[in-house]
Amino acid sequence: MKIYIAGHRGMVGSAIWRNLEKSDNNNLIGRTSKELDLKDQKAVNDFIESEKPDVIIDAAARVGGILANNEYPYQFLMENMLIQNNLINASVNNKIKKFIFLGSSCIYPKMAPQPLREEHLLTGPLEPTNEWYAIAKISGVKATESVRKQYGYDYVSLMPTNLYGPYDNFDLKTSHVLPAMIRKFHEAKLNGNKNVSLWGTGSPKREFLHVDDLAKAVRFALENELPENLYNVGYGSDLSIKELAELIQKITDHKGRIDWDPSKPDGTPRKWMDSSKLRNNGWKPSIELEDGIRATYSWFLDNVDQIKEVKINN
Ligand SMILES: NC(=O)C1=CN([C@@H]2O[C@H](COP(=O)(O)OP(=O)(O)OC[C@H]3O[C@@H](n4cnc5c(N)ncnc54)[C@H](OP(=O)(O)O)[C@@H]3O)[C@@H](O)[C@H]2O)C=CC1
Ligand SMILES: C[C@H]1O[C@H](OP(=O)(O)OP(=O)(O)OC[C@H]2O[C@@H](n3cnc4c(=O)[nH]c(N)nc43)[C@H](O)[C@@H]2O)[C@@H](O)[C@@H](O)C1=O
Repeated sequence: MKIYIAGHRGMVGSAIWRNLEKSDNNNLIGRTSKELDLKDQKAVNDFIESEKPDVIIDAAARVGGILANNEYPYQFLMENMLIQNNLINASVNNKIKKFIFLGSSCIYPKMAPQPLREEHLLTGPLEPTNEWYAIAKISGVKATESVRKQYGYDYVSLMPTNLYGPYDNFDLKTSHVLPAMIRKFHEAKLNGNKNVSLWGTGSPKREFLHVDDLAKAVRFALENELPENLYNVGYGSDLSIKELAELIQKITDHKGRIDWDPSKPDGTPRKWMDSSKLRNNGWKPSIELEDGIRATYSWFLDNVDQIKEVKINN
């Protein structure tokens, strides 16, 4: 099966690639953003027309943590709409019958009941710090739903919770909380256990799934024709940002004070997902949070000189 993984060098795309390359009947193709800018509709259509993959997995996007989302609303809205719309449109134009779209748990309303279920979509206002990214992702979910409804193609949208693992973004301005904490505690330890400054109050709660478990969910959606359009992909339990900080402080063996900077946004108070729809179809995560963070920290130590730092030029 010829599978095009868009964003194959990212944290998620590379995990999907690692997972799928184990099966020798898969012919995987990928292009870097320099080789193929997915914001360019003609270039995307020409590429899909010439390659004619059997399946497209969209793991390409403008991605970042709470501060990046809040500071670059235009890039997070427009780049993500351009990327996903060009890929989905080119797929429909070229009659590609299977497409897996990756959204995010932020598509759900800020104050939706917890745990979040797929039917909570569009039932209330979004979290202001990432409503731009969320609107783009929601339109992607609706795009796959419209293709299923009108053309009967097997297009599916997976909504992962916060993800972590190897090849994450460790830039302290644009990254998510977990990689930022790994880097901050590690560097503070090396600098004589200096105090570590973290954002917000530490009270929000987040759910974290290792990216290899997400890759298993993508393989599951690839190998099965799922009956519906939208599926949550969560770990099952969550913890407070403060608890996460204490866990990562223990794992990195940092000894010192943690300071909280309330001038930075907390974001959504909680976004714990109910993933029973996908679990009932046969997928479940297997990497426990502490084990996953320890593995990620050792990967970080082995690659500390070449870690990815995503900058955003507006
Ligand atoms: N990280 C997380 O916590 C979560 C991520 N997701 C979703 O998973 C997907 C991947 O996220 P993640 O792996 O973390 O992100 P990364 O930033 O690690 O990877 C993003 C990838 O997208 C590619 N890309 C970005 N812009 C373009 C462009 N204009 N043209 C071509 N390629 C482009 C990049 O390619 P290149 O490297 O070649 O520049 C990169 O490989 C996204 O859809 C994201 O919304 C969902 C929930 C949580
Ligand atoms: C995946 C998900 O990711 C984003 O939403 P988010 O989960 O709110 O983002 P985050 O991981 O950056 O923050 C989580 C919490 O952690 C706190 N926090 C403390 N200290 C640091 C810190 O040093 N860095 C960061 N980034 N956060 C910190 C921070 O203040 C917040 O309370 C959006 O992309 C959203 O669209 C989305 O999909």
